[in-house]
Amino acid sequence: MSKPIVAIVGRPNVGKSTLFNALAGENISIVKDTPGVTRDRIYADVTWLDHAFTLIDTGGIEPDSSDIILSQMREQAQIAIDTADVIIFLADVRQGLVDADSKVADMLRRSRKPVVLAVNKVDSFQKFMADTYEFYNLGIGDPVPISAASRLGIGDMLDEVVKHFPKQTGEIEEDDRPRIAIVGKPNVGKSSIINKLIGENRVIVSNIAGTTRDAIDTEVRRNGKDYIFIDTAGLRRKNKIKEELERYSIIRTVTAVERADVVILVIDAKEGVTEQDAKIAGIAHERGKGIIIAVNKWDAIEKNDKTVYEYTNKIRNILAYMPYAEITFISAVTGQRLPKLFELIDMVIQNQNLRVATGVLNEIMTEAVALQQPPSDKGKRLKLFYITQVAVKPPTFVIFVNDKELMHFSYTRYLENKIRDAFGFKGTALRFLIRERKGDQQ
Ligand SMILES: Nc1nc2c(ncn2[C@@H]2O[C@H](COP(=O)(O)OP(=O)(O)OP(=O)(O)O)[C@@H](O)[C@H]2O)c(=O)[nH]1
Ligand SMILES: Nc1nc2c(ncn2[C@@H]2O[C@H](COP(=O)(O)OP(=O)(O)OP(=O)(O)O)[C@@H](O)[C@H]2O)c(=O)[nH]1
Repeated sequence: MSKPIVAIVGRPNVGKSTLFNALAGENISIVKDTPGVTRDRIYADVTWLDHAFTLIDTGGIEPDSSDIILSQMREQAQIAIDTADVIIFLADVRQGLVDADSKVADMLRRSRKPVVLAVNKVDSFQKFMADTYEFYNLGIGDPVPISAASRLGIGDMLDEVVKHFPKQTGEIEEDDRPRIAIVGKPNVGKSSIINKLIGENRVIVSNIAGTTRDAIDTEVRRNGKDYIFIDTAGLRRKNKIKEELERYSIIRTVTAVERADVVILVIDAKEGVTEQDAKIAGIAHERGKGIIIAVNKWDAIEKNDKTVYEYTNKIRNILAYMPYAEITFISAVTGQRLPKLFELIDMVIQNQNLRVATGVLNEIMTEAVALQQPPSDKGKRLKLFYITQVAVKPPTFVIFVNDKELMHFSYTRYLENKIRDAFGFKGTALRFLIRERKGDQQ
């Protein structure tokens, strides 16, 4: 089940970064007194009670003339409308209601997206509460008074936000068609790949209702099986400065990846793997999605018998944190190996849903421990008691140990490799949760 996406929209200086940080729980955005400062962080994973969601920051606004502010706010609101499940519209009780607020509120209302109106800088409810009432005039619901800086009212605001999350009652039949996001830098050939896949397998091609304007979902049927492709191509908006374009492209990637089971990261063979590719790959890795790296435009480069080997090495080096990713070399122009993509997708999905019996896991662990002694520190040695798989998509394992501090990353990696040796799990990340079992003196 993909996590809901929440976006914050609001005028310069109302406290968007402060709220982002308060929700994300770490100081990850830079907050300055100067309005319009650019922020590092574009998205964060947030957990509230038993709800998890992805928070996106649609970006700062350069406070130039009020015209520009309004047009940038519109742009920001449009990104939120395109990508988010719930929008937090943030206003500032100290600045009061201004014209731009009303215009953006109109836009949000028309979009029919759920909006939570939060009025910030209500540091004292006694002092400022009365001033929040004018925000009823926006016509987007009851204003929730908050203070992002003092973390007041945040819980009430989040209660309102999670009310709008899609219900997971289990009554609605789950759509079990595989969802595949095609991501990558501009111009690597994402649209060409999708077009070619559709061309060869054209049975039903439909834009599924309810999807965002930008990420167009396409259904493809192959061998009697349906696949949903999520396209993030076509990012050529006018009047966008480079930073904005990059922010927007990352937001779109995050939201597409969030909805996907498998991510196809497209790399341009002519350019080789770059830092930007690594950034995009990281988004899929963090989210535990299945990953296929497709090196496209394979027709366009000079090759000899070492080329595949060299490319593979280079990708493995730069994307060292995802050695499990499948790599394939394709051409959207000639169609080379495109049919194989479907086989890879099927395999990756199977691996993401693989469950290993506890008994077998513990045998592997016992054997691994016998082969390589667990680490120790200050005379205390790590003991591993028990391992069990608790989830799929991605496969997640809990290991019970005597002392969490002693479980080095490298030892977890060693166990991961042993499990992979036995079961492959190709194309999917694995997660390990380390838990202490106190009082166990075996
Ligand atoms: N009194 C008060 N000040 C706040 C509160 N939240 C944020 N601020 C201040 O408001 C100013 C702007 O906060 P930011 O979080 O940078 O605002 P922003 O909306 O991200 O601003 P832009 O980057 O211009 O879009 C900073 O000086 C914050 O310290 C609050 O709850 N109470
Ligand atoms: N030689 C060769 N050219 C390709 C291949 N795939 C795409 N191209 C070319 O690369 C260019 C970009 O292709 P697109 O499919 O528009 O790329 P995109 O990733 O969707 O681009 P954005 O819309 O900017 O995100 C076009 O000129 C394509 O003809 C390929 O396999 N081989």
